[in-house]
Amino acid sequence: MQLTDQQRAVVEHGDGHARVFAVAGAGKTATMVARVARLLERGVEPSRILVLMFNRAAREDFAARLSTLAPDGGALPQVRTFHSIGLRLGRTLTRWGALPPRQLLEGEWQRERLARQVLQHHLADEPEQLAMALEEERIEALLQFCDLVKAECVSPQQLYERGDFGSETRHFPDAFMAIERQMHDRGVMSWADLLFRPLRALHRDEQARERLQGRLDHIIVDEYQDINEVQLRLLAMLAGQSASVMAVGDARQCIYEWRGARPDAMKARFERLFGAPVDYPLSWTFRHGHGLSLMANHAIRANPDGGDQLTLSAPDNPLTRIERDSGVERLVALLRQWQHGGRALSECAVLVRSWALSVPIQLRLLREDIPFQLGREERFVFRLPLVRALAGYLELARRPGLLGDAEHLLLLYTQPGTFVSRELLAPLTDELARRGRWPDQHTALSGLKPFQKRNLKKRWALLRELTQMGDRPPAEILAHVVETLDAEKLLRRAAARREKGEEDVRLLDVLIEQAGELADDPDAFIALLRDPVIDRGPGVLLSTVHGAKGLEWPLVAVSGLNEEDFPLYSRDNPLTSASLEEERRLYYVAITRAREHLLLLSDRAGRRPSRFVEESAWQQCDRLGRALDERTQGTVEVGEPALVNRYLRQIGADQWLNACAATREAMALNAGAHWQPGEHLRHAVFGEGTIEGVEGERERCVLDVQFNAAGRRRLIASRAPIERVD
Ligand SMILES: Nc1ncnc2c1ncn2[C@@H]1O[C@H](COP(=O)(O)OP(=O)(O)OP(=O)(O)O)[C@@H](O)[C@H]1O
Repeated sequence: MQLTDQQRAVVEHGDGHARVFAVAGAGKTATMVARVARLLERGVEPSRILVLMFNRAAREDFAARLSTLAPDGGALPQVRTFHSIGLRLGRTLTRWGALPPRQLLEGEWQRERLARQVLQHHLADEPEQLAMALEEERIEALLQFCDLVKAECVSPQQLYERGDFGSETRHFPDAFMAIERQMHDRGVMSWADLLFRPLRALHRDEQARERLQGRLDHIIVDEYQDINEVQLRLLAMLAGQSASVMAVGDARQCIYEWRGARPDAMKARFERLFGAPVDYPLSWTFRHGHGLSLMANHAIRANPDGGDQLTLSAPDNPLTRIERDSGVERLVALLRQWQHGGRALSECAVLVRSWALSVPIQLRLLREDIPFQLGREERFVFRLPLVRALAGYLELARRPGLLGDAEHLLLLYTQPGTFVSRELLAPLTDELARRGRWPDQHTALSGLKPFQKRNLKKRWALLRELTQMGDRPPAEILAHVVETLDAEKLLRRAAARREKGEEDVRLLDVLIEQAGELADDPDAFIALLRDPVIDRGPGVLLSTVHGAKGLEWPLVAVSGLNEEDFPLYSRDNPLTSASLEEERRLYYVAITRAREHLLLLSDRAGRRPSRFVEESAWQQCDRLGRALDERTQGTVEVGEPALVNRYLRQIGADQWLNACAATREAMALNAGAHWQPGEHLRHAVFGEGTIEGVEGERERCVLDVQFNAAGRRRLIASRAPIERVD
């Protein structure tokens, strides 16, 4: 493989700090390996070079590639993750007497147990708050909070005031301090301490600092855009005055703000820490065709600095087809087509912004018998307690005998949450199952507050009512449960993070929608929720966009491209400019995972398509991609001629293809092509209506519209007197 001029420039960089702005698929790894080889050739000692990778998988991949440089087993530079460098550093500092030893709590359950013990003690006088604080999700959120305090190097109080940590979390800052004291007394530490403790020790101890610094000449850091404050400070500490830092990354792919990453880490923040670096672009992607590169450039340009560097497709890349649809049908058809063409399903991925959005896809793929897997760290939606409980409500309606099953009742009493601990619920559900009626007083209800008793009794009434509803369709039963329990409110209140609450509420909607689709076979729907069959050999991968970071597939579908889903927001949790920018970066990451085929999917009806779809001008870009592939000569009309001409110039195609601003007429025709099912419009004569179907493109685009007052009509979009209604 011949390195490009841009890659070679990085490899040949001399000494001093540098930044490498690498677009997605730019061959960063190949370039960094070549850079290390060049440093070794120049006579730099392997032990004076350190390569820092984002996670273990990336580290192993890099180390394997690096090993080809020394086939005889000669010395090679260290390749580490931040965690592993922290672990080593901690051991060294302990040996030097600069840091007291501590045992790492490796399992999350160990930390959870410790947090529970601390909270029991800390909130002993406030039983209601204690019950809330001990809920699994809130413990998880507390531990995340503790990690973030250390990742951001701020006080717990400062962090708490800065963010929105959801309801019933006021105890977080004090609990942090109490957990810290306990860990100190027990001589244990968390993963976050691996970096945090050595950093603090080095700040404190000048001697240790002097002893550590000066050992490295070159540090190369991959995925620099997602580095957090503690990592940044540790890096500066390791570099000291002697080492040159090379930061490799892409600020447009910074998607870990919730873990403490900041989009300016590669920009002003770098300059403040390391002074003026030499900058190198790696602008050529080896992943996908021009259409998708153009689309990615369009998509990100609305972010500040988003348009500075263009992603350019290398000449031999595959042509990438881009299409857009709504509903799941097209995805199913495409996957079947793919298989018939002799391609493997493992070459395909469906990406979603949040897990709830994968439910319709999971259900549909199960029904179609198309095998799929879920991303590594991700959750299978049917194992979620909420989904299992909803299946349980439906099952109770079909099988009234379950009213005598204490375990089943306990499941229905824990989801949606009742804010009563399992210890108090268990005797109650036992008694209900045994006696079949609400207990008059005594033991089963002891320890419960009057308002808790009221709520639990209300749920019992619902459960009894459900046993009479067996003949109703599942969607109606679910809707009844949700309404009676005021489930949305409960879910929002129970969620330790606001985003999680919104996701649970969305999950409810999606399940009711899906239950409606399977109305004719309620038992099949219940079976699907209770015992879905997955992991049957290699299949399509379903992943969140976060889980797809750094990966690529020949076929990628991005699903759930609706307003409020992607970008993710709600009336209670509106977008800020910072959150919109982060959502846009996530979209950019999502679409740039594809090599040959990208499918953008919105929901079919009633939802507004994501603004990102329109911002990325996918149709124009797809057409331009083909024109470039076929070397069509002439001038094309586009919405963003400056951007497109810059692209054409940079790939050297401006000799034969140019862009000009589309005329108003052409834009109007184009607008015809941009209509989507589910959008609302106003017609000068028929009034307001909703688009139910879109056929054909541009001047041939025909809309099938259900008008509120004038019934159903078919309209030619380019001729009809219509306008969009928000
Ligand atoms: N100069 C080049 N010419 C042709 N192909 C290249 C070149 N550089 C990299 N590639 C190809 O690009 C692909 C990605 O390269 P590599 O694995 O080095 O990068 P990466 O770090 O995994 O990707 P990314 O830049 O997305 O992080 C590989 O298939 C590689 O062969």
